[in-house]
Amino acid sequence: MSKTVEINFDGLVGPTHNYAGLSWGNVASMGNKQAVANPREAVKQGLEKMYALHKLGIPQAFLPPLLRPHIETLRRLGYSGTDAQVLNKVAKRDPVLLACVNSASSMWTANACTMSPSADSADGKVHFTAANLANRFHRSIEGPQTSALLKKIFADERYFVHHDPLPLGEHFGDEGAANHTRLCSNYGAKGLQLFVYGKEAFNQNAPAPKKYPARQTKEASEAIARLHQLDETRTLFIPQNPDVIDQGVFHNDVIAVGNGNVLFCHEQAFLHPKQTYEQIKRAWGDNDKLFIIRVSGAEVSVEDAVRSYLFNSQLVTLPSGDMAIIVPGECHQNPRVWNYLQALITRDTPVKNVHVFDVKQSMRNGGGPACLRQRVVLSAAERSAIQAKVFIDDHIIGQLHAWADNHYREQLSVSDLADPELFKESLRAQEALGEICGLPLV
Ligand SMILES: N=C(N)NCCC[C@H](NC(=O)CCC(=O)O)C(=O)O
Repeated sequence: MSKTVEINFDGLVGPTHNYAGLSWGNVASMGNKQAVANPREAVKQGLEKMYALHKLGIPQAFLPPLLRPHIETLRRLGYSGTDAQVLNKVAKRDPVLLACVNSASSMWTANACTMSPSADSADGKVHFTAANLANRFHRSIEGPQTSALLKKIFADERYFVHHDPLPLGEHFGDEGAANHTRLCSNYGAKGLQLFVYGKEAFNQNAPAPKKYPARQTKEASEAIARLHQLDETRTLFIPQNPDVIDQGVFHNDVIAVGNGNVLFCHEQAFLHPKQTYEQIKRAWGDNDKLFIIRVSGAEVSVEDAVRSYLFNSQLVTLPSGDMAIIVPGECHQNPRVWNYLQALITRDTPVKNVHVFDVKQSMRNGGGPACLRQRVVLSAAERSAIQAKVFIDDHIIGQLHAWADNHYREQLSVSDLADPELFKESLRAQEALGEICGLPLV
């Protein structure tokens, strides 16, 4: 039988990448408001990470960015005239709205959707639900476009099922795979799906953060599990610790990550830690050894975790069977986190290697290595049903670097978003990318 693999679909950073401080509760986004961005460096940092993972023998692909600015949203909000007139009017009247429709936030493809492999769904198909990202306006406009993009890439109806984003509004706030982890003994085996939520929208008495928003609701996670036809005995809904949301853990992937038979998390990640570990162990069963690597506050504080993004790392299985942890440069710069990582790889767990990547352009907006990728688990037949040229290899990586050199600016500040040339540049970049990947993107 041919092998089922996990493919990382990283988001390509779009040409309008900027720092507008749009994400309340995301400390990096709030702290870097108005900083000058370098979109070309941003996209290339992502490409370097993708290529390095490909070279490590890990299947790697990319998702094109969504076209920004999103003029259609502005028209829906009553701005009219030519595209240039629309942009000019909104720049004068509402610069925050202008920043929202220009955000390159689709780069964080962990938030693009929740996907379930065919091994886990009752109908034996691969399911996708694009996230509605209801909590932040600039992100809430992504859902329909993301859904359309996923349908183009995962087009073969014999294998792939697409569900519309959940209804908008805070009750069904859904942030996709950033609050979802799948544990499994191998990628082709039936998995254990963990959905972590920040609040129960219809139960005012349930614990919830006090300062910052809980972006994922229990109701949304339950809806996804129903839509994806998941086995109830292999699906857990886990409350996040609301206190850590108030310390900047706006998604669970800022404090926990899982892969294969490893769950790596901070001891304060969950509201009921002991109960949660027990539930996971029970549902996992005893076929194979499960590793729950808990990091104590004495080893790494929540503050250090949020600043370094230790848990927003990627845990990947190498061809040798060992795992590697892919961390951002900020982990290397933090002595406590770095000491922890050095000790971790000597311990009796599958995690044996650490690799550091500079993804600072994205990190300044609160997006680490794990935010930048959507994991898609596919059998060989499902993988070969994808026609689009979105898989990283030596040829396409060169094309993508040249494309970035041709179409991306090296400096972009929030005040530049009013420049009508930026829209034209973005359009040209999108058309050229469409040619590279053999997909109509405009
Ligand atoms: N943790 C995961 N999976 N994703 C990170 C998303 C970061 C993103 N930042 C932003 O949208 C900042 C945009 C700005 O401020 O310009 C967000 O908060 O939704």
